[in-house]
Amino acid sequence: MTDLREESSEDVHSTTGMELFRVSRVFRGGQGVHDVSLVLKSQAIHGMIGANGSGKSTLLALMAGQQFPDSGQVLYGGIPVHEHAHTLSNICLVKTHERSWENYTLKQIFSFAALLYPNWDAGLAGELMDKFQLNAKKKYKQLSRGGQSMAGIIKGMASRAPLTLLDEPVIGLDASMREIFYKALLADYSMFPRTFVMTTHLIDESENLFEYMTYIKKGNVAYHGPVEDLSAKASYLTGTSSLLEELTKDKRTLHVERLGGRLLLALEDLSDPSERKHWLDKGVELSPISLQKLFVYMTQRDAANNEREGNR
Ligand SMILES: Nc1ncnc2c1ncn2[C@@H]1O[C@H](COP(=O)(O)OP(=O)(O)OP(=O)(O)O)[C@@H](O)[C@H]1O
Repeated sequence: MTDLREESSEDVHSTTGMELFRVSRVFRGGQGVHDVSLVLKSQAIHGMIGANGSGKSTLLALMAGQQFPDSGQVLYGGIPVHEHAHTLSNICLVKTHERSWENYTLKQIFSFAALLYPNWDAGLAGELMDKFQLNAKKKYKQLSRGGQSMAGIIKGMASRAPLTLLDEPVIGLDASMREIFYKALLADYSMFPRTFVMTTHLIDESENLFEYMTYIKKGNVAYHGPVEDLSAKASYLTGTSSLLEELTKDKRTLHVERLGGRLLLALEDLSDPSERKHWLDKGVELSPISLQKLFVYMTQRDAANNEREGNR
């Protein structure tokens, strides 16, 4: 049997990274992941967002080879993730809750992890244990919700896996502990560049970590690309109500707010400079929308569309 520690994890990492081709995993009731094709840029931090139940955790479990697709292919380094132990030792999935860890102490959990991940850094694990003030003798099930998240983060970070998938890693963490995690992630990533995919509902505070964003909508990829491109997709327009109502009567708005005699609208697809100039020339003010707000508006619009479809 091959000793994974003797093989360089770079072999897999230096070829193509994570690729999904027409992947579906459908549960009873029809929910799940539907016909997803996605290529993740290697050596980048990816954010993954989407409403509750949109399919993010399922997608991460498929990428980690912990769920089998009903159809399609999940490849890492050009190899199906299920078929090669080497690919699996290069992919570290951190779940929101690790049921199999319940009866083990943190010391035991991290000793297992050290055997599984060839790049395991015990020094980093110890450093993070200190920063999070965790006691290695405690069993996972004895930890608070935040403590369990910290244990997951330590596994994900210290694994130094070329592809690390973090499923809502900050659940239960207070603001100062989240800050410690974000800083540790950026510091370690700058020294050991690798690929991270992190799902989160706290978009505002983690937006600066991400280079790429994937927006999952009802089991499909509704957007995948650079964060800047997503931010540039929409803008706020502010002006007098009469002017904006007249100018935008044929436009689909994402959001409308009345501020006395003025109107604030969120409009999509304003990345074209000539269109932006057009609005500015008309005396309309343009300002950026935060990703968190954009996500809220898109989710509300999708929910309204679903309701309309349901009523037909
Ligand atoms: N084992 C399962 N059996 C049946 N349905 C499932 C199973 N796992 C997930 N689902 C359903 O598939 C859909 C996607 O679930 P998933 O956990 O991937 O969503 P999510 O985007 O991670 O949600 P959240 O943000 O709430 O964690 C949901 O409707 C969920 O109920």
